[in-house]
Amino acid sequence: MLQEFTTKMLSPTPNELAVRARADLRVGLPVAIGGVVLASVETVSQARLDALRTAGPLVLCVSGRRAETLKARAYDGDVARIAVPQDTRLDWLQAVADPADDLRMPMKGPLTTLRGGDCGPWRQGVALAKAAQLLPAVVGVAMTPPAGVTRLPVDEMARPTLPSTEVASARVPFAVHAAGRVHVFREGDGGEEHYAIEIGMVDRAAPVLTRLHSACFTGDVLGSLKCDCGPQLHAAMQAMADNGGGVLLYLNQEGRGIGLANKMRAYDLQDQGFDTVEANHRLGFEDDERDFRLGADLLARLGIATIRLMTNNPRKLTMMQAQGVSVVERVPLHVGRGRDNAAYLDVKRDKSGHLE
Ligand SMILES: Nc1nc2c(ncn2[C@@H]2O[C@H](COP(=O)(O)OP(=O)(O)OP(=O)(O)O)[C@@H](O)[C@H]2O)c(=O)[nH]1
Ligand SMILES: [Zn+2]
Repeated sequence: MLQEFTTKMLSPTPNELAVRARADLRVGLPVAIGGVVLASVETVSQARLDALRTAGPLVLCVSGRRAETLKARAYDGDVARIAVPQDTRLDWLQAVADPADDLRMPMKGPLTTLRGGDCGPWRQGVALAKAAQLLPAVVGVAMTPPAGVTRLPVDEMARPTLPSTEVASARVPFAVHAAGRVHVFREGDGGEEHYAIEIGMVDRAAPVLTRLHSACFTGDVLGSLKCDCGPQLHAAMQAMADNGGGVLLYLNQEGRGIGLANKMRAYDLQDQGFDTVEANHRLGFEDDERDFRLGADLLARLGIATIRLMTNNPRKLTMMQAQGVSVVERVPLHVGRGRDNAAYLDVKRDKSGHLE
């Protein structure tokens, strides 16, 4: 009886297994989902690929977005399973997954996509690769999972959404206002950390001036002129100081949720002539992979229910409201437009519906 209890308590939950599986993919290890053993195309080694091949014919699974660019039929809708020709080497798989050389070497095919059968584990594999901020492409085979391989239950969420817990907070004086406080939150799965920055005096009895800012290493830290993130960050902090108080949520959703490595891949595609939305699609991502439920969760933890939201992004407004946050006003935030980001901002207005 006691032993059963101990075993249960010390074994990973399905959610914890999903976190472990993400880490496995990042180091190039295969994971098992249902009856399929699969690995990330970006990180798997040739030796491991050869080992997988001994179990049967390999299948490559990419997102529907990537399939569109490859002109491969996505019978499974949001993902496409591609039959891997025998003796195919890793670099072929990588060329199918990675659009970097699409223009230089456009012909990958003809690609034979599979239909029928259960695509569930494959779809879950692609979602897991995305959650691990890798290229959304996995390669694998139907087989009995070898011992030691992380086994993920079918249908387990690849991106766990457990509530964030506050880890620490401290007073920090800012250039814009002497009174400041930084709170650090950690996702329930031990994953990303996100920050809530209180500026001035935050009066929770009145609507709180709020900004949901997604991390942009290039804009926020390096002062890149390719986007408007840096100026938006500083203008929002200044507006909060001028207002007497406000809260800035700094969410670690670099590159609209695809991570810095993939954002740099997207930038490289932009230098090949694709816009910010097309670049994400060619990589196999949606144009915006962020989950703004996180922001609503953090606000609830800070005891803030009613806000004036500084944004031009209509999705942020609807997502906050859908999560029960009362947004009484949208405060536009147009700053930092220049020669290098004008086209980017125009695309956000024309394609992503950003408000004037
Ligand atoms: N994938 C990708 N991400 C980008 C690109 N340019 C900027 N980003 C990211 O986009 C995010 C910018 O988010 P926000 O500042 O919240 O901007 P927004 O969604 O336009 O909404 P508002 O600024 O509130 O109007 C950051 O995570 C940046 O790293 C790009 O070309 N591609
Ligand atoms: Zn930016």
